[in-house]
Amino acid sequence: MLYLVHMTVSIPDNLPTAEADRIKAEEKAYSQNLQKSGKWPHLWRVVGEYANYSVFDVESNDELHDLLSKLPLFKFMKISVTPLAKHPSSIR
Ligand SMILES: O=C(O)C[C@H]1C=CC(=O)O1
Repeated sequence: MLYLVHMTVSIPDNLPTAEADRIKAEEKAYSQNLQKSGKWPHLWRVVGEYANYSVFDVESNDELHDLLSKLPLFKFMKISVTPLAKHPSSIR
């Protein structure tokens, strides 16, 4: 099942820089593992924002929720999820 996911990150100003950097490094490793596994096939930066559009390819709503809720930056994110279905005119 494919899902379009929009993530916006808002790290509080009072979070120490070293702590923010540590969480961002964890986030990078976590996301790169999921990309290598094929579960996170697209990750695109939104120009001019600390936000991304991603496509996840997972088995269920529950699996997606599990993966998203384990993002190291999860507590600093607003996330919206759009389930995707095959378009009848798509040639792929
Ligand atoms: O930077 C972001 O958009 C947030 C998050 C998503 C992947 C990652 O490495 O960080």
